[in-house]
Amino acid sequence: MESPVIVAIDGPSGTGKSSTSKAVAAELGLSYLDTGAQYRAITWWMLSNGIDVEDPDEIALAATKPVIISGTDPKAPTITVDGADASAPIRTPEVTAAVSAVSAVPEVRRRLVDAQRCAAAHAAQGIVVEGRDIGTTVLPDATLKIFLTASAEARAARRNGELKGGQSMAATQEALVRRDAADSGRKTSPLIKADDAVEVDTTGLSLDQVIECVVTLIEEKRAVR
Ligand SMILES: Nc1ncnc2c1ncn2[C@@H]1O[C@H](COP(=O)(O)OP(=O)(O)OP(=O)(O)O)[C@@H](O)[C@H]1O
Ligand SMILES: Nc1ccn([C@@H]2O[C@H](COP(=O)(O)O)[C@@H](O)[C@H]2O)c(=O)n1
Repeated sequence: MESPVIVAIDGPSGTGKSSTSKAVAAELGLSYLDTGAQYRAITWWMLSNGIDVEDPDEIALAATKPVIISGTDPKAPTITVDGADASAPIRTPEVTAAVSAVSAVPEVRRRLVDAQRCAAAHAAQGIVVEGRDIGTTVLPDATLKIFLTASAEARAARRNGELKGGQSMAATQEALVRRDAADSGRKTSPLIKADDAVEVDTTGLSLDQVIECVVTLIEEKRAVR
């Protein structure tokens, strides 16, 4: 029997990782895991429980306390923290502003990486896992690794489309670039392209074109296995 296909999709913020990964997984009948949602969930728990998110020691001590469960259906992904639906609160500006500091703490990464590997190992048909360190650290033996990029201008325009004019394009771009710099600059599992990842610059591509490109890359890998 053919072994399950494991796809790692990494890249900076706003490059289209979530939209692409969900659509590709749904089209190919694979599971889907949003690891960014897990880092957001633990950050939300820290903020809600009075943990000082500027203090790595305090974060490390609390890192294993929340129970975080991700649902892996690409058509209806879910995330709960201690049994409560966290899908909305993890997307607030407060969580977005704090998540890079929390995710830089090795104890946080250790527990989430274990959970991510476990989800991949249990995906019977295969899985698309998206994040920042999937190809380099979480699943170094993935069948296919993709690194999505896009210009900062394109990414800010996409995000502003979602935020419906809540902040200026310049402020959105500055926040994206600052978060990428923090994620790329941390010591443990920084955001970086794996040597064997295929880089796809999505700046001039529609979402449908990116999805088609990734599906084709997966089919090509499957054909030679
Ligand atoms: N190729 C594309 N062309 C135009 N818009 C796109 C494209 N890819 C994604 N988008 C839009 O850009 C926004 C950001 O996409 P998405 O959330 O998938 O990015 P991401 O890389 O997962 O971001 P983050 O890392 O911040 O979670 C969404 O509104 C999405 O619909
Ligand atoms: N594998 C990962 C995934 C995410 N992070 C951190 O979480 C933040 C939020 O991610 P989104 O994809 O939801 O924007 C991100 O900025 C990283 O700090 C990570 O460290 N590793």
